[in-house]
Amino acid sequence: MSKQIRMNAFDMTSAMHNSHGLWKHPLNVRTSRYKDLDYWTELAQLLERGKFDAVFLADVVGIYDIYGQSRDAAVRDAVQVPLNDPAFAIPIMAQATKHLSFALTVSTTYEHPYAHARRMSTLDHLTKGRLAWNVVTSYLPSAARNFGLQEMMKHDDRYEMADEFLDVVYKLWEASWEDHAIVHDVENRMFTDPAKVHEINHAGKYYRVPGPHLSEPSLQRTPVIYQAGGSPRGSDFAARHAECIFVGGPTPAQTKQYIQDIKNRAESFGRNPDHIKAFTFLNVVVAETTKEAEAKYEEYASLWSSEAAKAQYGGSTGYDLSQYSDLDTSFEYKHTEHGQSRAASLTKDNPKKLTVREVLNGFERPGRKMSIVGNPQEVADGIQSYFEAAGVDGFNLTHMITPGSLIDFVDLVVPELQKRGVYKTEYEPGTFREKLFGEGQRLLPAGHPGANLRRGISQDG
Ligand SMILES: Cc1cc2nc3c(=O)[nH]c(=O)nc-3n(C[C@H](O)[C@H](O)[C@H](O)COP(=O)(O)O)c2cc1C
Repeated sequence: MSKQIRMNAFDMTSAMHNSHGLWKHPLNVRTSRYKDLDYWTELAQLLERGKFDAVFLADVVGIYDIYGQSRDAAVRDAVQVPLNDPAFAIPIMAQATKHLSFALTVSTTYEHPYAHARRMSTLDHLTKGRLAWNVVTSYLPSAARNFGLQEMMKHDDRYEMADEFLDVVYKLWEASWEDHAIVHDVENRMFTDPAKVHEINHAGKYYRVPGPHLSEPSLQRTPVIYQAGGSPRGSDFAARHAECIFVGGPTPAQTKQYIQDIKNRAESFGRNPDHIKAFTFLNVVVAETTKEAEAKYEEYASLWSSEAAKAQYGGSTGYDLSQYSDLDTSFEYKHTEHGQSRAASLTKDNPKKLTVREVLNGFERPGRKMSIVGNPQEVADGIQSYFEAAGVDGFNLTHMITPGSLIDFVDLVVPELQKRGVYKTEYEPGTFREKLFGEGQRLLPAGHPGANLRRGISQDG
């Protein structure tokens, strides 16, 4: 059987995610319905019908206020605000589906590991092991201010803190409760055997957590770890912890190189590189004919907001594009404490040196680089050729409008990929980790830092 293309739907529990300005489209019903339970259950059922692996819920905990040193552009165009807490949509989507998995984004900088571990165990219980955690360290200074910090922690320090955060939660998930700690022994009047529940006694630079963990172990214990670090420090973090990485290079060849780099780093940390799946960004505008798809793309482009796109770019990279007026100078890399890899891909990692004019022009329309516009066969060709050239395991599919873009994908592209034998027609059984890595892989694999902390646990539980 050919290698199967994996698919996440990239979304957010917000009025708008990344299709800047498209709140104006009359069929973009998410703008009002993202607050409704029905919106999320219908979306989950649609994705399960299209055999998506997971819905990936992004999250930020601040407002994008770098562009023009103001929050106005972001607020005016609903750039990831208004935004609800993503965790609450998960149990209701789980109830409406059987196999779809759920990746929840949570920041290590602004949550506490003790509370976070319980929240994730709860969700892994309620979804019967269909949970992943997208670990982020957060790039918005406005988040730092609202969590009481004078200024945002430095980029690399956030990752250092995140390493310790993961250490704490691994101990809570993997080393606190042994298998069979709950005995439910009425005769001996013992629900849980206290000898099988352990303190973790974590005392580090950032956290002191004696334990034990409050929840009993869930099916996966540690949820599947997603991560998207791309800077040297972020790549080290991803290589140490991630089971699914998100990489995006300016070309498929560059993406392939990024993946190899993270896999090499993982190997140097004692991990098996095959325990990492790589995903990249994908946007699709599809219709029955090329002409209709192009017309649809033009309609979306006419509603695009370049100000909103620049606002999102400003927050995630720290580059205020309103300050760049000398259009014929080259657009240079500069160090910031925000996310670093996206800035690098338009500067030092780009195969060609770009001028300020070229960069600014790129914000004027929805990008075509990772967007495939065409009929179902053309889109499937584009997906397959990127899949092969970049050596990715799958894609993070974004949308122009929801649920419309996803309905189009499920109805038109999925059957074409299935016909070509490169997309599943049935789900694998088991937890999310088993669906990704195979039968029996319910828990973190040997060599993973979380597995190395394990106590009193066996794969068959
Ligand atoms: C597919 C993808 C999804 C991401 N989702 C989020 C998110 O939901 N919240 C967030 O704060 N950062 C998110 N990020 C940003 C990353 O966590 C990271 O900060 C960024 O890729 C820059 O890498 P660096 O931190 O190594 O510089 C995402 C990045 C990618 C590529």
